[in-house]
Amino acid sequence: MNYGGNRVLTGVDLDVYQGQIIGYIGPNGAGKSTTVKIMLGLVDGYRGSVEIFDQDIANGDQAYKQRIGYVPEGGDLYDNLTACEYLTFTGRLYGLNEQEAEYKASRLIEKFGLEDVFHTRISAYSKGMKQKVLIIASLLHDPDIIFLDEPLNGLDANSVMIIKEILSQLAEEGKTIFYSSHIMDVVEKISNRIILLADGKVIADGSFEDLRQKNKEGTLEEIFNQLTGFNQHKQIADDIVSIVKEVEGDA
Ligand SMILES: Nc1ncnc2c1ncn2[C@@H]1O[C@H](COP(=O)(O)OP(=O)(O)OP(=O)(O)O)[C@@H](O)[C@H]1O
Repeated sequence: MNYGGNRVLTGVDLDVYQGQIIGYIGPNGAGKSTTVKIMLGLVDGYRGSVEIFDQDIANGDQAYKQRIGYVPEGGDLYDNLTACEYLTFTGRLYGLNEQEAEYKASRLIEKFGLEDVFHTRISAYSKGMKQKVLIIASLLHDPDIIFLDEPLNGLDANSVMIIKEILSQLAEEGKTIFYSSHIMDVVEKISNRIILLADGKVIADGSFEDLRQKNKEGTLEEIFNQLTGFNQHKQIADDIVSIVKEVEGDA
């Protein structure tokens, strides 16, 4: 994939199977969101091929998109709509009829404790409330593949437990989950396969146990640091603190 001549994905060759929860991790700028956007058909101009549900997504048939759910990172919602309007609208885009979408949305909203604001404009929601709406929007049409980009942003600890449980139940039912996040302990716990992308290439791919055996390190965070060759956090932090403390007249 090239952005204005800048190659960002150079070595991504993956087979993903139904029922997997894939933790997709990598340093900032590694190309995670770009991979997801290619699979969602949101960017083109890439080289290579992507098959979803056994079909090349470049074949012009957009039907596969109705079987996909997506929680974009920091996703923008139409703030002037109420949750009811927004969810009914997105449900319809995904092929539900209006009554079905509204009824299902109202029940899911209630489960997330937002029933009192179902008819309130989203602009009045807190960050976590907006995130719940995005998650509901991604699930409303019972998709077979779900892409989640930092889905726990802004959620409280109780909601995090619910989402983790939902993801594991959906995977058990055969849904495929592509989970991109920088929160290593969550990725470590929920994923049955972890893919580490660095500089546009896959540099590790396996279960957490596989990665641990190969790298002889304890936590996923430590494995991540090791595989990406990073060991300067202390030095960088020291430098930053000393710059922050500089004030005019010190020099
Ligand atoms: N629309 C764009 N135009 C130009 N370059 C882009 C664009 N989107 C992404 N890039 C570049 O592509 C590279 C990969 O970006 P991408 O957003 O896929 O990374 P990421 O792994 O998701 O990063 P992060 O963890 O910070 O979200 C970066 O170098 C970025 O600057």
